[in-house]
Amino acid sequence: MERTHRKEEGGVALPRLQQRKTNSHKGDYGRVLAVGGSPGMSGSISLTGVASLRCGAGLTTIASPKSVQPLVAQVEPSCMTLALPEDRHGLLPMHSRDAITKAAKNSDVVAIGPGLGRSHGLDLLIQDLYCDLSTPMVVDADALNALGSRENPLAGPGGPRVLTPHPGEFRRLAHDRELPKGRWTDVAADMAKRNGVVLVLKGHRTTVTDGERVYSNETGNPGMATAGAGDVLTGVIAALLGQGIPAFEAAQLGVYLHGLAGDLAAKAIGSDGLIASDLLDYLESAFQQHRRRR
Ligand SMILES: NC(=O)C1=CN([C@@H]2O[C@H](COP(=O)(O)OP(=O)(O)OC[C@H]3O[C@@H](n4cnc5c(N)ncnc54)[C@H](OP(=O)(O)O)[C@@H]3O)[C@@H](O)[C@H]2O)[C@@H](O)CC1
Ligand SMILES: Nc1ncnc2c1ncn2[C@@H]1O[C@H](COP(=O)(O)OP(=O)(O)O)[C@@H](O)[C@H]1O
Repeated sequence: MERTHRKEEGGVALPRLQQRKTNSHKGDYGRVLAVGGSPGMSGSISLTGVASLRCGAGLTTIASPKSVQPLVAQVEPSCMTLALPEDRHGLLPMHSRDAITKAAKNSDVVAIGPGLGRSHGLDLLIQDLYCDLSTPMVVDADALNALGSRENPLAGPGGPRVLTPHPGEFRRLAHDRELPKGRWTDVAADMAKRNGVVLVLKGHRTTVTDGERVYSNETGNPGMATAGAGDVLTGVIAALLGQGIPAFEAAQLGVYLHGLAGDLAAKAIGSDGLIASDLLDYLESAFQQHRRRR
């Protein structure tokens, strides 16, 4: 397996960020569909949607259960919203599939999972979308838990997939609640290779692997151990995928820029009271700093 690090440490370079072309328009920078949210967790998918715009997505639509949509619509006027059918608990039912599929076909990338909640209907819906949609997808949070309920969680992806588990979600995906930390990277690389997906193992020193390559990220700090920081990462990677960067490179660059935004935020305002929405304010500076390095 090839291990990649930052160029200045002697390893393989991080992907470059292209400059925006003078005569370009929003359609050139990717349409992101962010699917998530449920009663009490509308903020998570809003963080994902806003992060995608802060990382250059041309258009972002946040799709959430219909009772949650008005809340999401108030967060950031630059995001479009889509109200989806919901069950009696306010969660997405299997019959929201057609509306999501239709919206996904008009999108360059789908980010799915933050704040979805858990139900049997959601398990079936997510498994179906994971296998059937050809649109590239970033799979996070409760969408990972839904896949974890399958016998073979990551089998049969319908298109490019980046999965972003934290350690709790990773253990559920691996069907091994006792999996020791020392084995996480090898198990993730094996899962990624067997299923043709990219896995992002989040935490201090996030690891990205497609089974052939392993990237260990060195940006980020404990100020990012705060609710919603991972929801922001989902939007960052989605935006990069939507701009045509291949899955492994989008995940690698996404975790690097997300951690760098966290480092810039911690430097400016401190790390004790850092909150996830602060990261949104430093993503642009992270992009600029990365561009200046080249
Ligand atoms: N504003 C909003 O709307 C927000 C909404 N959110 C939404 O909440 C939903 C539930 O997501 P969740 O991650 O809170 O719960 P869950 O999947 O049960 O994981 C907890 C388990 O994993 C473990 N664990 C986690 N990290 C670990 C680590 N680094 N290292 C080691 N262990 C670690 C942890 O371990 P423990 O803390 O017990 O040691 C526990 O066992 C989801 O939809 C999400 O999007 C949130 O994003 C917050 C903001
Ligand atoms: N101590 C740390 N050092 C570096 N990065 C961290 C640290 N703690 C958390 N992070 C980053 O913050 C994010 C947390 O994501 P996650 O656990 O999914 O939170 P949430 O579900 O609340 O959004 C991940 O990208 C992780 O890498």
